[in-house]
Amino acid sequence: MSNAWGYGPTNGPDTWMERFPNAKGLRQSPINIVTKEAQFDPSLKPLKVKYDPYNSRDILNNGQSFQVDFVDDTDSSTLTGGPICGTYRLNQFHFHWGASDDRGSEHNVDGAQFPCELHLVHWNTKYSSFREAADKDDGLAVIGVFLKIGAPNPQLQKVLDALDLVKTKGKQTTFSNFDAKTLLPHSLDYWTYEGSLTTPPLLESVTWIVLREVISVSSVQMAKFRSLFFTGEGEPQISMVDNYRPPQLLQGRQVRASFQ
Ligand SMILES: CCOC(=O)CCc1ccc(S(N)(=O)=O)cc1
Ligand SMILES: [Zn+2]
Repeated sequence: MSNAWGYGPTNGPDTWMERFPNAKGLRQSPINIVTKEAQFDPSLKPLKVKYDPYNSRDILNNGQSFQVDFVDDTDSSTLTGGPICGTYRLNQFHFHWGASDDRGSEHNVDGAQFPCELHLVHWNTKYSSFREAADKDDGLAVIGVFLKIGAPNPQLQKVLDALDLVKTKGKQTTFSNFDAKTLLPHSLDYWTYEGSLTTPPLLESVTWIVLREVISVSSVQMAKFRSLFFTGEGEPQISMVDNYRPPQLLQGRQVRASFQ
């Protein structure tokens, strides 16, 4: 069986540097955001998020998380403004979560972890595709949103209701007419820094945009995330939990804040 990367004791984040040398790079993600060291930058613009539900296409269990993929052959679902220049198209969103409510997010805030973190992945349209953009310094922009235990989230529930059809690795099903904007909090205040993909190939191509305001998720909803499996149909079942990389060294990078 191929020793593909994962989150287990023999293929988890501490082993990734063996096959993915970017792991030792100087702009790795995630990080611990120390709020008192994040400097307000008045030149940062507000985020402009324009998502068209018509672009949502399918939901896939990729063996590391599950993702909702979007049709990205036009500028109908885009991110502009904020710390980025130009237009970035929404390609997919996915999540990272823990085996229990005390852990699961990739970014930490003042050393605290959340039970789950949403990533909305966008690519720079100065390049011809996600794949071409993925290894460029300014190729990708990812919005990170923390999920905090509280009231059930009805918008998130629409995504969770589809998980019964993608329980095992490789399962995919149609997921149309979903408005990803309904997963965002009211405030788009953010921290931003230059980082990387948080999974192999760990490419250092991501402008991270981590929202200060959280969205809610109930403990029952978190149990639904944990009902997925890393493994494929017919294989010994391994629950899809703790699919997060721990914080990496800041290496002198500045984290900026869009708010005072
Ligand atoms: C070149 C192919 O690369 C990929 O497919 C990377 C997909 C990928 C997209 C986003 C992220 S995250 N957690 O940093 O938002 C990780 C991996
Ligand atoms: Zn991610």
